[in-house]
Amino acid sequence: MTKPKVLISDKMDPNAARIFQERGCDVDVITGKTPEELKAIIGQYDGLAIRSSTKVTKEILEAATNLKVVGRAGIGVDNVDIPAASAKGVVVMNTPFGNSITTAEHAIALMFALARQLPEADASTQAGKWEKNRFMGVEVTGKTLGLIGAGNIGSIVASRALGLKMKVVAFDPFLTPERAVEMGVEKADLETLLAKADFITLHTPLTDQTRNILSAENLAKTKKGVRIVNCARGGLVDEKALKELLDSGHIAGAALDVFETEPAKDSPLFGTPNFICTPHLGASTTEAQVNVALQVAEQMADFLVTGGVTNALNMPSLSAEEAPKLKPYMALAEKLGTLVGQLAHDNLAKIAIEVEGAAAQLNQKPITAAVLTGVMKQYSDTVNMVNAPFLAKERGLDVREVRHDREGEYRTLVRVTVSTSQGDRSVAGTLFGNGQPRLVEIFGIGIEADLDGDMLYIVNTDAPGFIGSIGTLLGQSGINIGTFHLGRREAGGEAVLLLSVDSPVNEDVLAKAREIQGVRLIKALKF
Ligand SMILES: NC(=O)C1=CN([C@@H]2O[C@H](COP(=O)(O)OP(=O)(O)OC[C@H]3O[C@@H](n4cnc5c(N)ncnc54)[C@H](O)[C@@H]3O)[C@@H](O)[C@H]2O)C=CC1
Ligand SMILES: O=C(O)C(=O)COP(=O)(O)O
Repeated sequence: MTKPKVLISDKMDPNAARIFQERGCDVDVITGKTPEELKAIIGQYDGLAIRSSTKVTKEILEAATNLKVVGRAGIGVDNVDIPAASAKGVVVMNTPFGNSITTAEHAIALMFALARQLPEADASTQAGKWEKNRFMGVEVTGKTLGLIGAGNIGSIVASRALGLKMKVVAFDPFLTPERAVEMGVEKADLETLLAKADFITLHTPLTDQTRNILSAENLAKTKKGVRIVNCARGGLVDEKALKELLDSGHIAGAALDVFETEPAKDSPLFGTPNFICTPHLGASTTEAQVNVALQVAEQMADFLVTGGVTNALNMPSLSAEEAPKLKPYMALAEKLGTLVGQLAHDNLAKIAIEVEGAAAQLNQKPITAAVLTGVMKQYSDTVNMVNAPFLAKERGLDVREVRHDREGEYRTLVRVTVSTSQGDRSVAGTLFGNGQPRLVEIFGIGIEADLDGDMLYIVNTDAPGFIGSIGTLLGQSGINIGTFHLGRREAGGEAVLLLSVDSPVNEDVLAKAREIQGVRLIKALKF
């Protein structure tokens, strides 16, 4: 088997390359490429490991013909076009915790730097000025810290601030009152936070809701003398309004680690008194960089080599322990999806995926994604586990998951029911012996069959001689029958015939078969 090939395109701790190699991947480290240069080489790679410099745009993804996974050694993924990656079936993963302490510490460092004007005092002292009377700081003890975003980093900042004897007021719509109590912070709305805070620090991602959260209007509502720290993302604070309010003296100080446009080379804020900045250094400590490099390489190599999925942003997680247990179920689920996708191709509106018995003990999301992969394959030839749920959603398919802990007739069962214009239709399968997927029911009729290769599905009226006629037609057409499976509702009623054939059945043969007396439906299937 050829090894998966990974490109590390941003500066990363060398542990990343080491881990990729140890875990069975070939790796190239090529940093500082322009988008055009990256486009020219990306087609060779199965994995792309990045930090914040590489922009994984739609154009790059279009050129990435072999790409299976993008791994972000860090938290923010606003430099990755996730919808475009999902549509292409590329998994996007990040390392959500590896650099949080480091970034929280940078926010606290910037808060102190503002409180005591450290950069300006340092520059003045080193210029030989000894301006002891120019610099007058403020204490942080007893002051109120307004925390915008109380997730991983925000909560670490809160705990450090409480340790510094500050009061913490937090605005985060997803912060529950219980969690606020646990964190020791006061949950507040944004208006209250703006009115109360002596220091404001931001820790949200950049989204449509958070963009410009500190707008000119909101900055004007802050307490006079407020100091603002942004170590999260550029675009959260209106930089023009910030400059005006620093100049007017309403804001006593601001520290930005991140800018609307990066690299920031000529910001109007540069040179403003009481403004300090760093070049997106929030995550830049040796500890954090080792953490995220190790973690991203482990996650990506796991995915490329064993199929384990950790910290993916566009796919359900699948641990290294779960992956081998789920693998046969996913194979079964994809076959059932492929079956219903072919049988209900034109009028699929709703789909229910039920797991029963042993299957109900497992993570159901990957099973659902595998069923949808089988179904959506009938509509597009670039479908996989990542993009199938998105394609299904795009098509307006209503997907429902049901779990029954009880065991039925089988120890373990996956059932897929589709609602079509002819009513609900369901197929079910189980795992036999050493995990072999097996169909056990089709549209209410018990029938046991492996779903493999070319098959023929026939619904007919149960009558003597019918099977012989089908066998004769296929024989005369040079089509060899591999296996033969029969099921019927009752003697003389609706019967189902499922045949595996050694070569595809063409339209001519299907047309002749339709003329055989008793045939109600005949369809060539492919698995
Ligand atoms: N400067 C740097 O080098 C670094 C920056 N970051 C950035 O820090 C930010 C926070 O990271 P984490 O704490 O790990 O993320 P997180 O996902 O754990 O927390 C984000 C919090 O923001 C909250 N939030 C979402 N929308 C909101 C809204 N409209 N108003 C208020 N709160 C809202 C969420 O509920 C969540 O609690 C991210 O943008 C990340 O990219 C992370 C690492 C390094
Ligand atoms: O992890 C994050 O979100 C960061 O912003 C860190 O960015 P970096 O990897 O240092 O370019």
